[in-house]
Order: sequence, then structure tokens, then C-alpha cells
Amino acid sequence: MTLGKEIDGKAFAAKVQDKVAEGVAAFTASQGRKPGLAVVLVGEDPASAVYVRSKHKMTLKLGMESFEFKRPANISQEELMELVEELNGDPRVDGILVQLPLPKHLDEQAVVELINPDKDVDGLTPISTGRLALGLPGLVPCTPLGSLMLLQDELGDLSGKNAVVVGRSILVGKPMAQLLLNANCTVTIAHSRTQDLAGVIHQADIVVAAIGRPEMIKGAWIKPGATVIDVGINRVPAEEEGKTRIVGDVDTASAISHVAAITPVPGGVGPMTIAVLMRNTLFAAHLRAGLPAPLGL
Ligand SMILES: Nc1nc(=O)c2c([nH]1)NC[C@@H]1CN(c3ccc(C(=O)N[C@@H](CCC(=O)O)C(=O)O)cc3)C=[N+]21
Repeated sequence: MTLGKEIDGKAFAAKVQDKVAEGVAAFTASQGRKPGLAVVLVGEDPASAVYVRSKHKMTLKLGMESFEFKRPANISQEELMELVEELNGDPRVDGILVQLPLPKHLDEQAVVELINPDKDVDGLTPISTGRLALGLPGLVPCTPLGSLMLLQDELGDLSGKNAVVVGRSILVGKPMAQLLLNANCTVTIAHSRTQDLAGVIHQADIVVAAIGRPEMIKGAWIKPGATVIDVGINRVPAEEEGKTRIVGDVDTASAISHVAAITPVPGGVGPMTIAVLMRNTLFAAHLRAGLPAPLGL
């Protein structure tokens, strides 16, 4: 039995970060200011707080300016909208990220739609989404773009490959499918109502799992030699009483003997998400300064 390879997302993310740091230095030298990222965190969700902290640290590490806005869970829609408008108008801010999900009483879509598309480093505004659907240049959601970069690094040209995206979320599934389509894959989007999910997945040369169900996709469903990107980050109870660990949407133990390559969780897509956020912030800074996009990213 041959075992597939684990894709080292952390190592690839480190390479992306190095290139971003170079681009940041060049931008700062030519513009006399650093690119800036503003992150808005509403509420006290501990997992979100951890992600926001690692984004903050990475932003500073790569030489950019980081602005953090922590607001209580009971913030009103109006106050949150005012904050976003303020950031839209702040010349030091090139990228705006509102950490999702927001507390239930807030209208997430209205907040996202207010973000200036030129500062939309999450790629979630209708303008960014529309550009992606049209195949035009623009800011692309971080997790899907990071996943595509890993696939292209692993497989080279993706033309003609059968890709199945499992999950249809706005943040991951839908933009992932668009990116794969733009890369000339034959794309299927599967979801909770899909019939014979195992059979659909078995057709795929590329599987992107983004459903948010721990270890749901089993090895036997995967076509031998397929490449698998596991986007899932699910916290489950660990063996040790009271502790938790994170697992993906793919049952790696059974999948590893079927795949050519698979991303682990943690250490796969997660680190790429943050690296691409940094890249998108650098891109947004260039866009706002009227400079061409930096090369090699
Ligand atoms: N507007 C918005 N944009 C986002 O991009 C966004 C968001 N909201 N809300 C929450 C999710 C989650 N997310 C992650 C980022 C990095 C890791 C990451 O670095 N994970 C590491 C460590 C995981 C761990 O140990 O907890 C890994 O997979 O190796 C994970 C998850 C971004 N998100």
C-alpha cells in the first residue's frame, strides 16, 4: 500500500510571506508609507480572537501597519457601519477585514457591502464576487486563492481536470469553484443535498472539502491518485479529558492511502489563508496607489 504525500502548507505559506515582505519593503520605499490592514473583531469568540491575533502578528512581521478594532458583541448595526465607513475613508488603511461570522442580530451582508471594493481584502463584496465570476482581475477570497496556489504548485496546469468542491459557502465553496473554472477545470459543486456524494467525489482528480463536518469524507470515496485540499477546521474532543484538537473535513487516516497528495489539518490550508490575506493587502495598497500589481505573487 502506497501512501500519499502530505502537502506542507506552512512551508509554502512561508515562501509567500517572504515575497510579500519584499513587496512591502519596495512599496514603503517608493510611497513613503507602509501598507495597512484593518481587522474588525466583534464579540468574544475565542477561536476568532486567536485568528485575529495571528493576522495582527503576521501583518507586523511582514512590515505592514496593523489596525485592530475590537467591539463588544452587542454593538449596533449603525455603529458597526460607521466604523466601516471610517475605515473606507482612512488613507492609512489599504485593506479591511471584518471577521465573520458576526453575532446574529447584525446584518452581515449589509456590513460587507459597505466595504470599499478597493479595500476588500476578503474578496467578499458584490463587486469582487462579480469580477471573479467574470474572470476579471480583482481581490479574491483568501482561503480559496491559497488552496488554488497549493494545487498549482502540486499539479502545475489544472486544465481539463475534474474538480469537485464539496460545500457552497460564500467564503469558500463558491469562490473556489470560480477559481477552478477560471483555471479550466471541469467543476462540480456538491453540497448537503447532493445525491450519491461518494460517487460524485470518486470522479474527481481534485477534491476540495469545505463543508465543516469533521472527517466526513472517507478514503474509499476518493479516486486513487487524486489530490485533496482539506479546508475544514473542526474542533473535536481530544482523547485527554477536557481537551480539544482540530481535524479537517476529510478522514485523513483512511484517505492517505488513496490520494497522491493531501493537505493536513492543521498545517495545510490555514497558514495559506493568512499568507494570502497579506498578499491581498499588498495588492490593495498597489491598487490604491495606482501602481501595477507586484510581480511573482
Ligand atoms: N472575514 C473573515 N475572513 C477569514 O478569512 C476568516 C473569517 N472571517 N473568520 C474565521 C475564518 C477562519 N480563518 C482561519 C485562518 C487561519 C487559520 C490557521 O492559520 N490555522 C492553522 C492553525 C489552526 C489552529 O491550531 O487552530 C492551521 O490550520 O494550521 C485557520 C482559520 C479565517 N477566517
